[in-house]
Amino acid sequence: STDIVRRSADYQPPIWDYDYIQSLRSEYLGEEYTGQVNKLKEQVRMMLHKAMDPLEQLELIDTLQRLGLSYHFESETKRILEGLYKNNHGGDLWKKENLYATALKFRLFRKHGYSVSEEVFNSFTERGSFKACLCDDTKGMLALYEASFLSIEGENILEEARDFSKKHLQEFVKQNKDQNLSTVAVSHALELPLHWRIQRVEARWFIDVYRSKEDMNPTLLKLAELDFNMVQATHQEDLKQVSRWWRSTGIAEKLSFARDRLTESFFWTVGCTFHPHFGYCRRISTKVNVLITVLDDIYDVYGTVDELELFTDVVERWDINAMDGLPNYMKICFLALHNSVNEMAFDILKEQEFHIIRYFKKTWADLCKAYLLEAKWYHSGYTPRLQEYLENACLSIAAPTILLHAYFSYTNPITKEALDCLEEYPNIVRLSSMILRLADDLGTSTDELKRGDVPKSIQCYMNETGASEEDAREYIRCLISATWKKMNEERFVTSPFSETFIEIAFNLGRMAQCIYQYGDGHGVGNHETEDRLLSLFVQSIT
Ligand SMILES: CC1(C)[C@@H]2CC[C@@]1(C)[C@@H](OP(=O)([O-])OP(=O)([O-])[O-])C2
Ligand SMILES: [Mg+2]
Ligand SMILES: [Mg+2]
Ligand SMILES: [Mg+2]
Ligand SMILES: [Mg+2]
Ligand SMILES: [Mg+2]
Repeated sequence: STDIVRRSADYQPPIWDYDYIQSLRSEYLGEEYTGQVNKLKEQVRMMLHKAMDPLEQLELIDTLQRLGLSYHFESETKRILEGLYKNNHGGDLWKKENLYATALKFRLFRKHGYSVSEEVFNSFTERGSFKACLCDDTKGMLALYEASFLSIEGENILEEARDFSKKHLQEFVKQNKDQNLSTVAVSHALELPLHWRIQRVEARWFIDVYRSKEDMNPTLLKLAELDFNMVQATHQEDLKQVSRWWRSTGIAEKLSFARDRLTESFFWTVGCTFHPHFGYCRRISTKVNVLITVLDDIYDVYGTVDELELFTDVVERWDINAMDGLPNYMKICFLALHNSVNEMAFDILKEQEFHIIRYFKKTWADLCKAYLLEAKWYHSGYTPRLQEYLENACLSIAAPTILLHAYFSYTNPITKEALDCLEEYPNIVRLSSMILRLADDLGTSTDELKRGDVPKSIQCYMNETGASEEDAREYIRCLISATWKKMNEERFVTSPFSETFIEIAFNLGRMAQCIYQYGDGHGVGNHETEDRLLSLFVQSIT
């Protein structure tokens, strides 16, 4: 047969090798610090109980969230917000407060699912614009900017709030070159608003900022540092365990043309849920991510269309007796996928007597069909219109598959209602996929097109409208922002999904904006990603 010309993406080896991962250690593993952390948590609970002034309560809640500690105090937080919401929602107390307090309260209410109107900002506007005198209030501007990202579609006051605050905050940074605390905080927010940031990454950054604040509370700082290190120790055990599985599959060696990205695949799962009790969810999701990374490269880089047709058919049938016709590299990949997915299904069958193989089979078949369509478009030189591309690309980015596995890995009891809803790609999944896809295209499409891949959203938009690449990228960024507004609305829609699942879906979109913030942090890697991985999984806070 004629030699098949295989394209290569020339991917770099993994950032950390197996031995390095297995060498990770932490003195914070185990019970040694449990006594100290419980005492500190009790002191913080007292602070939450003693805080009587609404603004002090809100600031404490906000600080705990930024320090990555809020998961310890969910009931206290809920009690306080419930109380504030009941006794002054829509009341005249909104009017007496300054911009900072109003914006902080607005953001925290919406973040926790309390509906509050954008009109609470009316007293700061006149004839639809924010009062010019406000621009000297940097603290208020920053709070207004962060609050504006909790907006939903059609909220013009919040749209105006974002533009107004962004302009004045950029001005502030330009005027104040010296890196004092407030310029650092303002630049950080302008890079990526808090609402779009991953809590675990943000906590690591904020702990260092908080240490230098003049109103720093030593109890909060000590608890934040200790808790960060203890959570890091549990993450290290998760990573080591899933790294042992990954090595046992031998896929990285046998399919060396593909990306070998175990640590990054694990990082994605920590962004989705860093809670110590979600270790099984992280390990399952890491398996899904690292297998998807290889599968994606089989379709994007290595496989011929004929081979891809065969592979897609075998996945659709989910039948190991159908794999004889596959080339060896595909046999390895399919059987590893089949074994891993069936093992997850077995865990759930054993634990919950729920037989779910058909849900897994469908999501992996849908994913491979979406991959196959892109491969056919590429090999036939077809450029779809943006809408047509996105319909398929929100499946090929694999978010529905990732979220389905995440749902199964922590949900007990699994409900048929949620499953049937998940099967139809509900809004929350579709919107999370859209953000993941658009952020991924912004971060990876340059390299993908260099080595040959299907035209991505940027190129489809350019082809459809004649826009320049720069304008197309700006359009995609606006699309991400618009999608976030739709996603914010999902917080207020009754759905069969738990708050945890909604948060995981939000975090998958946030993870994409984090990984691709400085280019392709997953496939190519960069020092920002390496620094993040070191600070999250290797260096404890001393
Ligand atoms: C986890 C993922 C989001 C999924 C597998 C690796 C990714 C980082 C991304 O990889 P990429 O090659 O950019 O996907 P696509 O552009 O080929 O769909 C697709
Ligand atoms: Mg966040
Ligand atoms: Mg490799
Ligand atoms: Mg790809
Ligand atoms: Mg692809
Ligand atoms: Mg990509």
